Amino acid sequence: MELIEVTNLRKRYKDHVAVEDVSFSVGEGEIFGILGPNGAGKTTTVECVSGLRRRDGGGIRVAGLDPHRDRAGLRRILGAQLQSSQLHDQIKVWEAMDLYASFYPQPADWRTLLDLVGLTPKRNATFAKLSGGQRQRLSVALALVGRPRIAVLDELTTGLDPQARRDMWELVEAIRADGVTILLVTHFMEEAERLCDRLTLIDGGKVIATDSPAGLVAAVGQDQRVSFRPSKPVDEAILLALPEVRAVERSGAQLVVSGTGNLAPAVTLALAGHQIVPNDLRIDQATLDDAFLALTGKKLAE
Ligand SMILES: Nc1ncnc2c1ncn2[C@@H]1O[C@H](COP(=O)(O)OP(=O)(O)OP(=O)(O)O)[C@@H](O)[C@H]1O
Repeated sequence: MELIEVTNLRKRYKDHVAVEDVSFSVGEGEIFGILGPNGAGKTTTVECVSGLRRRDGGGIRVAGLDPHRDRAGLRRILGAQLQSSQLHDQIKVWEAMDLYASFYPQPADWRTLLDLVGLTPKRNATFAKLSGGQRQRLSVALALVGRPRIAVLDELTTGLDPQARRDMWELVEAIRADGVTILLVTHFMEEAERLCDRLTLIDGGKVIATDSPAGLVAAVGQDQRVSFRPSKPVDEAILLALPEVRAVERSGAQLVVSGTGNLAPAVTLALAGHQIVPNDLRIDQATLDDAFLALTGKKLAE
């Protein structure tokens, strides 16, 4: 059985339909992403899954529980990353951890968690004195203090600088390595590509597609491009004979080969067979952004 099952979820705010029809399922141990532009309905979806909002229609099961009917049971297995603004400015890092640990019968050791998120040196700092990245890391530690089977992380790298973002990605991978299933909301394509085993693309409250990042990109069937400067003249026919190659273009001393499948290995192997070295080799592959554009006609990027 899947750990999280969402079927035909529907949620409206007054007369605005935020989630129109969202279905997906998440297996134990997965990092599952919900990716979409601002206002797509991502947060509303995970708030319904986390029991923080009541759905208007459709079904949700989390480890067999209905998040709305069995909120106490859900709290024992699901930790949602809190919006950091919910903490008081003067609370110290260790006090927040200690307070949240007191909500659970068998909490994790919060000292170990602070170590995991790299906040031990800041344990006596007040919330007001933490940087944006430190606040985000504290919110992740607070979500984990109840030893959840599932962690819901919503836009956890928004507003972070590139280094802090990469640190956060490593933290998410460490949490999963610990056996926690992760439901991750993001609008960063790079984050989804790096972290998610599978993800669902949402736009306008509806699921556009669900697959692995590579599967979503491949389904769109975009060409890859391999460019290089050959060490000696190349007979284009050698490359055009490869099933992966669709076209070969020359641009000065550079050759640009486009096609699909395992294009780069096929091209380099064929060149090697003729003792040709592809200098300054560059591979441009389609991204999730391209997939989103092809599926919706819109750009996903910030
Ligand atoms: N409490 C609310 N009351 C009324 N409308 C809301 C409320 N919360 C969200 N909405 C609206 O519902 C739609 C979906 O919002 P939601 O926050 O779920 O999207 P999102 O994909 O998470 O976007 P973002 O990345 O901007 O948070 C948006 O149009 C938003 O303005």
